Amino acid sequence: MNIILKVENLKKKFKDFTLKDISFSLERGYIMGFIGPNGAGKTTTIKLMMNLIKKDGGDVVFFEGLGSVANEREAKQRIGFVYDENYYYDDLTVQEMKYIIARFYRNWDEAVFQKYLKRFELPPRKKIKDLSRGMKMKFSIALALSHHAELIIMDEPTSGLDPVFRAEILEILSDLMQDEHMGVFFSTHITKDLEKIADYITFINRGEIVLSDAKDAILESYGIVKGGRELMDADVRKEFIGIRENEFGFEALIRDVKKVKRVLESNVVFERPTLDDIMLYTVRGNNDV
Ligand SMILES: Nc1ncnc2c1ncn2[C@@H]1O[C@H](COP(=O)(O)OP(=O)(O)OP(=O)(O)O)[C@@H](O)[C@H]1O
Repeated sequence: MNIILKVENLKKKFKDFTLKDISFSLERGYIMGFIGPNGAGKTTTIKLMMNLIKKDGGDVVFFEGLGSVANEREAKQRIGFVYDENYYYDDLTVQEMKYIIARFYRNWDEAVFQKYLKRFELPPRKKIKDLSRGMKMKFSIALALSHHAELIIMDEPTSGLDPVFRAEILEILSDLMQDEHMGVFFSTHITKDLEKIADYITFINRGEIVLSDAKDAILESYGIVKGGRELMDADVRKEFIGIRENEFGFEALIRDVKKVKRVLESNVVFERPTLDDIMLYTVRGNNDV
């Protein structure tokens, strides 16, 4: 296995929030989506990975050996980072800002950058402050993709973008994966985007990893079960991760479809969940979804 990103027992404590022993890893050649509700700890995890805030414990290892702190400069040469809080100078033009950033990268590829500039219809002489939110995001993505990075890390690249922009960004990510050498890690709460392109899903809730696995394995093992209230007893209930009840029956999320099928036999209906279902039922637990 060729691990491009390994996060081990990462910890961070804020006054009202704790990130608890976050662990996951990503192999080359795959896209991992990082999902979770607002405030779950996605941005904090990404900031810790990029060494933008100080961790309280744990480790982040890039490219099987380059830690984020020990070899930060070298690791960052090989990472394309797209981040919501832009660090650009508002009064500079796209071209001027690019010039400053390009100098930082030894593998800067101007031809690739120009290709994205055209594709995104970014006017090189426009000032950063006059770019729309979507255009700024495209500019960030163009920069991240123009220095032959092996790992692309993005925090919410599609949030706040219209469906056309979003589709285009997803298409670019899929195209990048033609190169089996690359890995992509990106956070989002738009789970639909992931259903299309992600190979792996890591789900964080309240500072803890709920699951990190291949998307297909997750969608196969989880299930939605629907049935009458009379079937609900303590044994059945303990199999439910989240449940919605009304006067006629219940709907619940289960983690192990095969097991629940044995317990409930043929009295219930099973459906395949979406990633949204998994997130919603898990976050709400046994309160009504
Ligand atoms: N510098 C800080 N000091 C104190 N608390 C912080 C700090 N940064 C983040 N937090 C808290 O940590 C928690 C997780 O925030 P984070 O931004 O990582 O969530 P998120 O999953 O990225 O959410 P969203 O999807 O809304 O962007 C929140 O409760 C936030 O208030």
